[in-house]
Amino acid sequence: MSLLSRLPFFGASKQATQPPTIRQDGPFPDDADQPSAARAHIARQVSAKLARNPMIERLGDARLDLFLRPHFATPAECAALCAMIDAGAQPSILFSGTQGPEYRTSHSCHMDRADPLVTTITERICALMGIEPRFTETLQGQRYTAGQEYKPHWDYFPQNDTFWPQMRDMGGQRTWTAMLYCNTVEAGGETQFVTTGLSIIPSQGALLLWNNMDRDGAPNTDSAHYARPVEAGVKYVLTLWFRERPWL
Ligand SMILES: O=C(O)CCC(=O)C(=O)O
Ligand SMILES: [Fe+2]
Repeated sequence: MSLLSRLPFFGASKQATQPPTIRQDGPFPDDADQPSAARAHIARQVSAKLARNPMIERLGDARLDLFLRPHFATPAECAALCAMIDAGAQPSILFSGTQGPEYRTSHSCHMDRADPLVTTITERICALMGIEPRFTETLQGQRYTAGQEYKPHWDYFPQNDTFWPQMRDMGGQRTWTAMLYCNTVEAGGETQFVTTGLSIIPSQGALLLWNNMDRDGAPNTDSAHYARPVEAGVKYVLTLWFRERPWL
């Protein structure tokens, strides 16, 4: 039996409340922009688990659950991941297609979920957070060269976007984001959080984790963030988005 299958759902401790029942068969609530008991539960469980981990630094405050785990992946793993991103890189498109091409000027790569290293990294992130791998989208790679950036945005789905009904039925709202810095950037490329002013300098192997929902399970506007333009060198990151229900 794998370690993950022995972990209780969301790594719940004895004191934790039972998770709300998660329906897998729909119809699913049209609650992208509403508070949600299920999403609030995920917020509490994951934050508590990360806060207990002595290897993890809490960067956020009451406005935003934000954590950093330095040296999460080895230099050899990071080098292999950068090579995979190079091999599969395509110009980035935005999910909603509602912003112009200058909004996200990096290259993206859908990582191969069947690749052993991609599986290892995905499962390691899930174990750290206490969420089962079936709740994750497939890891996505990004590569930014000098001058490339990703302007301020939220990772969650807006209720009024045309693609929300489809996303609602394919795992629902995005909850947490986990982002692995696969290299140390020569200059620039920081991840900046707009309202808290926090700025994270890319450092090889570090994993940044934040909750896109607030403590009530509604979208957290304080999770707005952007990738500053790379000034020198190249920046490689891997992003893993978690859904409120298993991702289909
Ligand atoms: O590259 C970064 O620092 C941020 C990337 C990001 O926000 C995203 O891919 O959603
Ligand atoms: Fe983002």
